[in-house]
Amino acid sequence: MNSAKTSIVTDPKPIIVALDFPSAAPAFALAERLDPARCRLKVGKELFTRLGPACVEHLQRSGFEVFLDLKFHDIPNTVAAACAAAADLGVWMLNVHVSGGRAMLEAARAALAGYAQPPLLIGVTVLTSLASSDLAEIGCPDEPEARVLALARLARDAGLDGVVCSPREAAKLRAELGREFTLITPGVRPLDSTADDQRRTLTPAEALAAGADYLVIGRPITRAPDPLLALAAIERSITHCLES
Ligand SMILES: O=C(O)c1cc(=O)[nH]c(=O)n1[C@@H]1O[C@H](COP(=O)(O)O)[C@@H](O)[C@H]1O
Repeated sequence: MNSAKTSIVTDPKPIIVALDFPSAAPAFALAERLDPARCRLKVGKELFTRLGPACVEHLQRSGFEVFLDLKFHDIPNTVAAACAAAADLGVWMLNVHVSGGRAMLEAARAALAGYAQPPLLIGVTVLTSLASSDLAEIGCPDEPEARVLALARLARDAGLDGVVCSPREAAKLRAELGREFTLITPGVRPLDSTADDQRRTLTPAEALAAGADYLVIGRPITRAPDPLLALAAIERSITHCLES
């Protein structure tokens, strides 16, 4: 099982812990127990809306690279300005919805052009909480994989660094879009975890084997009785996927 062929992930820190908490105390308490050498952190809509940019700055001062997950989706001018604001915060990665369209994506790309070390600009394709029936209900007749692929191609053509997709589409995207295009997969569930509201999931090792570069993992770690034990178990489960 641990053959060289499975050494596919080039970043030694593929885990991004989603700090989805309602206040600073539990979020910062968990961050204090985590090691910036072993994982990155994601700040999303809940924590950012509660605490604002100060929470990102706090985590960065503690040595963490931060994925600011605000999924911008608006007219090009507004998204471009929001991306610049995120870059000014010094975040490692930010995301926008690919369904905002080419002009919006290109405006986001252009807004980051002047930065010496711009954040990775990532496009959200089809949320991992959506299944085929949900897509049909919002007027999309495609299966998730076809839709994800179409949106990922648009993201690549507009100059984005990569996309968020579910692990179930990672192999297809990796084959079609090449090694350099960054694939971030939430919807990751260890075998002993519940799916919660996620609909398109795989295990951490399966996601990496399918071609994911980064795994966004929230509740399986943050809601575990011992988050550090849960993280350590996930790390053990993916050791064979990492380049030595
Ligand atoms: O962009 C994201 O991070 C994201 C995109 C997506 O399609 N699905 C998705 O779950 N996410 C985020 O990834 C995290 C997953 O958390 P858990 O389901 O608790 O592991 C959440 O913070 C979501 O906001």
